[in-house]
This record gives sequence, C-alpha cells and structure tokens, in this order.
Amino acid sequence: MRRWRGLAATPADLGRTVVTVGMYDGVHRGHQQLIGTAVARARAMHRPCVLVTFDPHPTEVVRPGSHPAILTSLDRKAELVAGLGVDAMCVIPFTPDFSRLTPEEFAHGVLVEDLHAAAVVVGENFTYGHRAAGDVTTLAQEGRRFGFAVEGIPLAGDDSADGAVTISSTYIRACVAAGDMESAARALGRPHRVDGVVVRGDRRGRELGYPTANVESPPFTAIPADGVYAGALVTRAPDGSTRDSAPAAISVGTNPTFHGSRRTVEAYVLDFAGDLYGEHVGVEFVSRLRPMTSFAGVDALVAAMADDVARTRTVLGLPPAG
Ligand SMILES: Cc1cc2nc3c(=O)[nH]c(=O)nc-3n(C[C@H](O)[C@H](O)[C@H](O)COP(=O)(O)O)c2cc1C
Ligand SMILES: Nc1ncnc2c1ncn2[C@@H]1O[C@H](COP(=O)(O)OP(=O)(O)O)[C@@H](O)[C@H]1O
Repeated sequence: MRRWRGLAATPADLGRTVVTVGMYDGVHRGHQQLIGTAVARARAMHRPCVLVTFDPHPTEVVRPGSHPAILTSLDRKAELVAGLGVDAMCVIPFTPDFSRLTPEEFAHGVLVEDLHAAAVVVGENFTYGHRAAGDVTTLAQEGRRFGFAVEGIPLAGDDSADGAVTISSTYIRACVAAGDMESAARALGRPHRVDGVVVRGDRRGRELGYPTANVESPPFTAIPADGVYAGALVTRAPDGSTRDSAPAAISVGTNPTFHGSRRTVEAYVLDFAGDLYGEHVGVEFVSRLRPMTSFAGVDALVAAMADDVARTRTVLGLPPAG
C-alpha cells in the first residue's frame, strides 16, 4: 500500500480514484464493511482505492483539550486498511486552516483537484467541511457538479450486544474504558490492542517470579480500565508486521501494593524467558479478570498472580501448566 502525508505529496500517477474519507479510528466492523465496499467499487472500476484520513484527531483542533482516546495508531491503521485491500492511504494534517475549508472547497479542492475522485464512498452519517456543514446530500450535489459518484453506506450494528448498538469508535472507547474487552472485540472484529515499546520498570517483577514487559504507548492511547487481564503479547518486526503472539497475563494500574504513582501496562508472558527491552510490541486484551488491588504484602500479591496466570490459561483455552 502507498502512503503519504499532506495533499501536496499526492503521487502524480494515480489517475482517477475511488476515495473513502474518515478517521477510521479502530478500523472496526462498521469501518471494515465501508472500506470493503470502497475496495469493491475500485476493483470494478479498475481504479486505485484511496483512503483519506486525518491526524491529529479533528476534535482536538476544533475543541482543544478534548482529544479522544485513540484506538489505533496511524501505523496500525495503515496495516489494517492495507489488509482490507486499500491501495493508498493519504494522511491529511488536520490544521485550523484545513478545518475552515467549506464543504465545497473540500469537495472541489481535495476530492477533485488533488485526488481526482471518480467515486466517493462514505458512511451515511458522514459530515465534512467547516462546522461539519456538508453531509451525504451536499456531497452528492457536489458530485453531480464535479463529476464523481457518491455512495452513502448504512452503519453496521452489533446485534449480539445487550440491545442492539450501532458500532462506533465512541462505543468501543467506552467499552475499553470500562474494561469490557469482549464487547470491544465484538465491535472491532478482533481484540483491542495497545501498541508501544518495552521500557525498563522497577526491576521488581523478576524478583517476584513474574517479570513483566512494561509497555510505553503514545499519548492518548486507549488503555483499558485498571485491572488484570488475560490476553497476548504480540512482537513486531521493524516494518511493523506481526512476528509472534504469545499468551500473557496483563496488569494495568499504578501497582498500589508498592504505592506506585505512574499508571503502567505490564505483560507477563506465559512460558517465556528472554529479553524484550526496546521491542515494538502490541498488548492484546481478551478478558478482564479482576480489579487492581492493594495487597497487604508481597506474598498475597504473588499468590494472586499465580491465580491470574491459571485463569489466563483457562480463558485462552490453554491446557493447565504441566
Ligand atoms: C498478572 C499480574 C497481576 C498483577 N496484579 C497486581 C495487583 O493486584 N496489585 C498490584 O499492586 N500490582 C499488581 N501487578 C503488578 C506488579 O506489582 C508489578 O508487575 C511488579 O511490581 C513488577 O513491576 P516492574 O515490572 O516495574 O518491576 C500485577 C502484575 C501481573 C503481571
Ligand atoms: N516471561 C516474561 N514476560 C515478560 N517479560 C520477560 C519475561 N521473561 C523475561 N522478561 C524480560 O524481563 C523484563 C521484565 O523484568 P522486570 O523484573 O519486571 O523488570 P522491569 O521492571 O524493568 O520491567 C522484560 O522487559 C523482559 O525483557
């Protein structure tokens, strides 16, 4: 997949394109349907499918200080959309100036002049331009004027949840913030993952018998509620692709037993011994086991960790330790 930042860097040899526009944070099941439709239209028209997204999140520019938790980094988003067949990802720096483009300026300047759109595929609730004044109806009008087709796709739902919900990034952020990783996974179509780099901690884990990879993630990463989770540690190659995935018991919180103050994400990898410092990893959260607890002493904590590891094996369907 080709990828560039800023409309000025758009390759000159794209020809006419099929464009889909959105934040696509999470690349959840609704996004997957929408992107799948855009890719299918592009294939049928023998055009490249270009996904246009924004960085930083527009909310932060429109209402500073209100940055939402981010479900997928740009690199992870690129990996996921490439897997859906998207040919190119264009990241538009979302600046105050860009936020002031009128709907018509966006349609004509960005979609027609920069990206040569022959067709545009968006969700039926898509809005664009200054104060989100443009919607699918205005986009269809611009399309008739400037010569591109417009398709507004109905939003996907999750009927298996208590009462059907419309799948959205906001809904998934709420699931993650509450530690409901099963609902998050149903909406995402895969477990939620926190990406980051393994850094040094207090070097206490190995003394307890449970060394933990402390994973430092970028600001605004959507980190699940404090607690202990069953999941996996995914190691990544330098190009970002997945190298390996191993079962893990994961701790999120300030380690209150030791009166810590920094909130950390730490993964104890089952049946593993080795050096993970500096590795680019992803922590995948499958199920919440219990809250973060302030134990009276180290022995009680170690006993709880042994139980967490046993329950992790059960949750993940692994045989008990031999
Ligand atoms: C499965 C698991 C469960 C944990 N549960 C708790 C807990 O309930 N309370 C707590 O204070 N710390 C908990 N921790 C975090 C440990 O306190 C932490 O891993 C240990 O202090 C090592 O820290 P270090 O990696 O910075 O050396 C847990 C860690 C793991 C891996
Ligand atoms: N099973 C394992 N799970 C996680 N990390 C492990 C494991 N075995 C060895 N390690 C290594 O040990 C480090 C964690 O040891 P620990 O004593 O908790 O130190 P720190 O406080 O620096 O995290 C990890 O970053 C990793 O390099």
